[in-house]
Amino acid sequence: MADTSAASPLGDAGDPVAGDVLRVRDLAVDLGGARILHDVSLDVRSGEVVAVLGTNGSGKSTLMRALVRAVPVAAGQAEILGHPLGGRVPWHRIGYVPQRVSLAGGVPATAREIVASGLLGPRRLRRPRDWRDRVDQALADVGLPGVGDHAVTELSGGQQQRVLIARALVRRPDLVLLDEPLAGVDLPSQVAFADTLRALVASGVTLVVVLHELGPLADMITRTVVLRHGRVVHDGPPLAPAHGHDDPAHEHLHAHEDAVERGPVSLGPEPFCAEI
Ligand SMILES: Nc1ncnc2c1ncn2[C@@H]1O[C@H](COP(=O)(O)OP(=O)(O)OP(=O)(O)O)[C@@H](O)[C@H]1O
Repeated sequence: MADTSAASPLGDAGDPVAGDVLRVRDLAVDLGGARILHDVSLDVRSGEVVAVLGTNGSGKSTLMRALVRAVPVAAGQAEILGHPLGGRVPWHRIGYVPQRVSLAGGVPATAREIVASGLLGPRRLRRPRDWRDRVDQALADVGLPGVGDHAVTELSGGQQQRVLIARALVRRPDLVLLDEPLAGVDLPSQVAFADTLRALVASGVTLVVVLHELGPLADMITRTVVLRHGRVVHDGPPLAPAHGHDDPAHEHLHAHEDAVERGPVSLGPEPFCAEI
């Protein structure tokens, strides 16, 4: 269990695994001289599966990047696992998979080496004894059994994405932040990946997932947060398909203006298109 003795600017976080895993208050991020996130507040409790939705450029990736300190916070506060963002956060208990990036550049490495690097950290410079079994299991969990010896340059973009997801999962994290994990992944692999996430959630892992389409993850999502122009415009139960959107032929990727224009945050079930 994490040391929660540090004073919390957001109040008593209590047991971080039994309670809030993530607490965000009035978070603002500036990039390129512009405010990208405005007053974002969000609590994620242990065991939740939170989908972060929103149109292109609404700030979803920026929020995730701010939470892992990849971009600076201009205002507001955030806590992960009971600790303010900073060196005391137990980063080894957090798995983060950025939006699709290519692994093709740089030093050639095998998929196994990439995944094994997830077992290392500033305070853990040696791989555990069972590293090879853990790495191979993580690769199997993302639908890539047997590719451990392949150079990542030989893998497709979607397979590279799954190698990065395996790298996050091999840490056996308590909190997993995934930025568009389904992008570029074929449907059978999405289904296999959803099964892996379901098993993780059953074991107590908390998920925050940026998505454009809910896909095979739809039935496991417990809450949706919708961003628009860098602000939270919906934070509540999973979005129900709006009128006509449960038609399998409907594939629009948009928030319904009548729902998002009503106010900054709506807590009730809203008639959003589930495929924002
Ligand atoms: N490094 C940067 N410098 C300046 N502006 C940036 C930077 N990174 C992102 N932005 C801008 O911030 C806004 C939000 O981008 P972000 O990638 O967070 O959106 P998103 O909701 O994840 O979009 P998408 O669904 O397309 O991935 C966009 O207008 C983007 O152009």
